[in-house]
Amino acid sequence: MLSDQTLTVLGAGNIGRALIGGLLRGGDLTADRITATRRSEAGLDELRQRFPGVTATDDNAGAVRDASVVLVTVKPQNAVELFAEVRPHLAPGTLVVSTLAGVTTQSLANALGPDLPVVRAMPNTPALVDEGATAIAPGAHATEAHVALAQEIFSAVGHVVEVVAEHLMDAVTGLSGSGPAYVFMVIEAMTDAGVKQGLPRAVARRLSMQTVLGAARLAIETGEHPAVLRDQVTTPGGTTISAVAELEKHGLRSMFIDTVAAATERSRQLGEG
Ligand SMILES: NC(=O)C1=CN([C@@H]2O[C@H](COP(=O)(O)OP(=O)(O)OC[C@H]3O[C@@H](n4cnc5c(N)ncnc54)[C@H](O)[C@@H]3O)[C@@H](O)[C@H]2O)C=CC1
Ligand SMILES: O=C(O)[C@@H]1CCC=N1
Repeated sequence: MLSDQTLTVLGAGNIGRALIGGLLRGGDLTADRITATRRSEAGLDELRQRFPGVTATDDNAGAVRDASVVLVTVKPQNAVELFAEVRPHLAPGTLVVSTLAGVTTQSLANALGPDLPVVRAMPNTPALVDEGATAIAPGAHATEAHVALAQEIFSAVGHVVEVVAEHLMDAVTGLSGSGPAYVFMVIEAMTDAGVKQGLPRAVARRLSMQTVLGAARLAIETGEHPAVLRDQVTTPGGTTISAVAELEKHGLRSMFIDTVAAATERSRQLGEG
């Protein structure tokens, strides 16, 4: 059970902080069982203010020594140095959970210890408001119990799915990992479109954001196919079909297919680098 574990978060930035916040809010883990690392004094001060009772330190080696679960949330470019620093201090059997885009469980095991249980995870930033979408994939030495622990961690900040074929984690990264950025761009674009039609910007933005939220909630809560929900909006000869025709003319579907393909390919490249 997660509540019995001691968790160290290496590089508690956006994703690491979101997870610590969610775990504390949900009562999944008490603050005295969590250690979080950052490099700068300013970063450590921020962690101390935000999460009283959590140990904040720049000593990565010390932080992993007593941890039963180590969550790695640095950027991929900071990982090589960090892995070399902590490798000698990881106790056998420590579960390593990594959110690094592209980095495979095999690479993690090579860098940290070939026998360590490793779980690869791809969350997204709506985890900050407990609406994250996370996929996880187990490495060679991860048992069902390890996968269950990783599921518990990410369930604290949203929905979790398990992807058994690890190569699909690159597609997950391209879809839901990077996906919030696409939706924010849609919100921006819809807002500008409303402004172009004369709406005050604040009104256009609020309406755009609520429309995205409401449409997502309707799709989730009804379980209906999105095409059925779209048809419900689309009156014959009405306004929506004129808009749908424009979206089709501009290739909305193939634009998203190419968009996710580009991000998926970049995730693969990060894994190779
Ligand atoms: N931002 C996003 O939307 C998502 C990011 N990811 C992945 O999660 C990881 C973290 O991303 P973010 O949280 O956005 O990054 P971030 O840059 O906000 O956080 C990483 C933190 O690690 C710290 N750090 C770097 N090297 C360190 C070291 N040696 N010791 C201690 N602290 C160190 C940095 O100062 C920074 O505060 C990345 O690998 C990324 O690929 C995964 C899913 C979504
Ligand atoms: O842009 C990136 O590389 C990270 C991974 C998924 C979202 N942000």
